[in-house]
Amino acid sequence: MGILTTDKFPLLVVLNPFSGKKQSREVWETILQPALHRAGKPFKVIESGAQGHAQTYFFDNIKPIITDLVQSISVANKPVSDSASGPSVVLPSSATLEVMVVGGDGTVHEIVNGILHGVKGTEFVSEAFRPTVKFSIIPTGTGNAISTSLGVTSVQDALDRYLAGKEIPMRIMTVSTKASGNHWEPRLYTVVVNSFGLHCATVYDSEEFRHLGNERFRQAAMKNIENLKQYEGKLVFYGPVQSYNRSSHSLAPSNNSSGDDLTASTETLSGPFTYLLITKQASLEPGFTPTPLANTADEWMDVLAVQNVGQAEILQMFGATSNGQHIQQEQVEYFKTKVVELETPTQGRLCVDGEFMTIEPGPDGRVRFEVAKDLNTQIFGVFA
Ligand SMILES: Nc1ncnc2c1ncn2[C@@H]1O[C@H](COP(=O)(O)OP(=O)(O)OP(=O)(O)O)[C@@H](O)[C@H]1O
Repeated sequence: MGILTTDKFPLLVVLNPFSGKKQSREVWETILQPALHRAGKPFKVIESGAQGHAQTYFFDNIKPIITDLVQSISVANKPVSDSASGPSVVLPSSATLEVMVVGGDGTVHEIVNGILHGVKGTEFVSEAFRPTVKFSIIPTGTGNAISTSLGVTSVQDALDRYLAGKEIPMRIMTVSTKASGNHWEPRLYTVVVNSFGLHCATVYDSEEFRHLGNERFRQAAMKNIENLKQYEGKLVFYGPVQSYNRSSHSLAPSNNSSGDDLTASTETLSGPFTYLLITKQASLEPGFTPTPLANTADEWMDVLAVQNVGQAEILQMFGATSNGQHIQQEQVEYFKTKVVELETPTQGRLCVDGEFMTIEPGPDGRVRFEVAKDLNTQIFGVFA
C-alpha cells in the first residue's frame, strides 16, 4: 500500500469532484488544503474518478490501510532500545483512522460500505482489534444530510469542527435480505435514509435534474406528486417501538412494545404507502427535516410513514417539513424503532442513501432494517 510516508499516519481525504455543484476541488484547493498545511496535518488525497470508485478503493485497500495505521502507532510507541533484545513493539487493540470527505452523503455511504464489506469476516475488525473511523464531512454535496442534521452551516464550520477534534458516534443501519438457510445477510449499510414510495421515486428521477443542484429534488418530487402513486407493502416492527403522540407532543412506548425482545413483532402498518422513510438523520437537506427526532448517535432509527393519501395531504405535509411540524398532522405516523421489516406483494424498489435495491415479492423477499448493533460495524464517528 505504501501509504505510510512518515511515522505520522495521514488524514485520508476523499474528494468527489462530481458532488453537488462540482465545487469540491475548488473548496479543497482554496480552503481545506491550506488549512491542513497550517495545522501541520499530513494528508493523502483520494479523488473519486467515477461512481463507485470510493467504495471500491476502500474495499480493496482497507486491510493494507489498517496494517499501515497499526504500524504507524507501533512506530510511534516504540520504546527506546534497552538491551540486546532490542525494541519491543506492542500491537494496539484499537487505532483511529481519520477520513475527510469533500463531497456528499453518497460518498460517505460508499466509503462505509467499502470498509465494512472489505473487512467482513477478517481479523482486521474483531474483538481483539477494532479500529475506529472518524469522518470529517465537508458539505459539498447536494443534500448534505449528515452535516445539516449536525447543524453544520458551511465548509469553514465543518473544517473548524474537525480541527477542534470533538466527535460523536455515527450509528448506521444494516439492510438485510434472507440468504439460503433462511438467515439474514446484510447487503448494504445505510448512513442516512432508506426509502420506499414517493421519496424513492423522487431520488430515482432526480438524476436527470442534477445540473439544478438542490432544486433537482423539488423538480423530481413535483413530477411524482402530479402522478401520485400508492406503493403496496407492509411494515412490521420488532422489539421496542416508540410512537409519536400528537396530543402530548412526545414519544411514548407503543402499546404492544415487547421490551428488548427483538424477535417479537410489535406493530404492523398494512400500507399501501404513499411515503415511507427509515432514517438515522433528522434533515435530508437544508430546510427539509422529515424525521426531526432522529439522532445520528443514538441506537434508534426513525420511521416516517404516510399511508394511502392524496396529493393534498402530501403537499400539506411538505409544507411543514422545514421545521418538523408535519409530525403533528393526522396523516403522518412517526416511530422510533430498532428493527423493522418491509414486505411487498410485487417486486418493489428501495432507495438506500441514493443507491437502489430491488425488493423481491412475498415473505422470502422481505427486507430487514436494523440499527447496526454488532460492535464490528459500530466503528464510525463524525466530527461534530
Ligand atoms: N468522478 C465521478 N464522476 C461521476 N460521478 C461520480 C464520480 N465520483 C463519484 N461519483 C458519484 O457521484 C454521486 C454523488 O456523490 P455525492 O453523494 O458525494 O454528492 P451528491 O449526490 O451531490 O450529494 P448528497 O448525497 O449529499 O445529496 C455518487 O453517486 C457517486 O458515486
